[in-house]
Amino acid sequence: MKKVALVTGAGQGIGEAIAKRLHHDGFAVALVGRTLDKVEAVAKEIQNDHGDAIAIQADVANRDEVFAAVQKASDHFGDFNVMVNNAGVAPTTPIFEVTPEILEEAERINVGGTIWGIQAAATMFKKLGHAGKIINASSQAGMTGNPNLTVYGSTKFAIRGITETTAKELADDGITVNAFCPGIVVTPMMNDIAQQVADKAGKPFEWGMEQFAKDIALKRLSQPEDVAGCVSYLAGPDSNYMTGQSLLIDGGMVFN
Ligand SMILES: NC(=O)C1=CN([C@@H]2O[C@H](COP(=O)(O)OP(=O)(O)OC[C@H]3O[C@@H](n4cnc5c(N)ncnc54)[C@H](O)[C@@H]3O)[C@@H](O)[C@H]2O)C=CC1
Ligand SMILES: CC(=O)C(C)=O
Repeated sequence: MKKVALVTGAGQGIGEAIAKRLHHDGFAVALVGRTLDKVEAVAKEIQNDHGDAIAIQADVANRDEVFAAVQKASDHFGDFNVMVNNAGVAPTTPIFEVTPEILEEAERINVGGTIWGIQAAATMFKKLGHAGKIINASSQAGMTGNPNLTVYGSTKFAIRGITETTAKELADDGITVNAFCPGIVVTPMMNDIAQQVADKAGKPFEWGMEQFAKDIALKRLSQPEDVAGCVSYLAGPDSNYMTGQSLLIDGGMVFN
């Protein structure tokens, strides 16, 4: 019987790559997203590649919807083993442009979505009577301060703390909790950030991307598949005795 993984934000970018990689690793995959047609399209690609996949619509900021998505995945596939809390938003906010609304939305989705995902997954693992793995999306921006990303960075720092604390709480149940921290990855989210930073400075898009890419030792932007490789490791047996860790990936970023 295949192990079962659920990936949030699986309709594009890094989440899409993670879902496809876990399929290639032999998982049955539940793809969760706010926009059902996006995750249905990726699920269809996996099914056409002889994989087992279902698409589920859920807003990760809504605790009930996250629990319902985990239940649906478990009911559909008959088991539940890995939870990837990937979904997130990345507002670009110089400190003087932070508003209560921007702050609240990022916290609800990035921080709340991660907490509800951990709660729902751990509850299901215990209900099924076996261990499990929980993998959270932090960021290099959750390891060092990025100008213009105060709100976003604060949520990604928070996710590393949540990862460490819940790893300790859940260890006795055999549940591991780890985080992946991508660097600069070519996705719609990163492109949007670079464009906004460039626009605010009256510069072209390429200048905006350079503001983030200059610290990469290998001088190479990452692709979503690079990040999926790290998540593949965290979802697989080779990371069974690792918990509470945040893995920085992508080009050996060298922070000044
Ligand atoms: N792209 C990058 O350079 C980096 C991305 N990350 C993190 O990796 C994760 C994925 O990032 P990307 O693929 O670049 O983002 P993306 O914006 O391209 O894709 C994110 C997906 O999450 C979904 N989503 C957003 N809010 C949601 C909600 N409330 N409920 C359900 N789904 C929701 C979106 O619809 C989208 O499909 C995020 O957590 C991000 O913070 C971390 C470091 C770098
Ligand atoms: C989007 C993100 O996580 C960055 C710029 O590190």
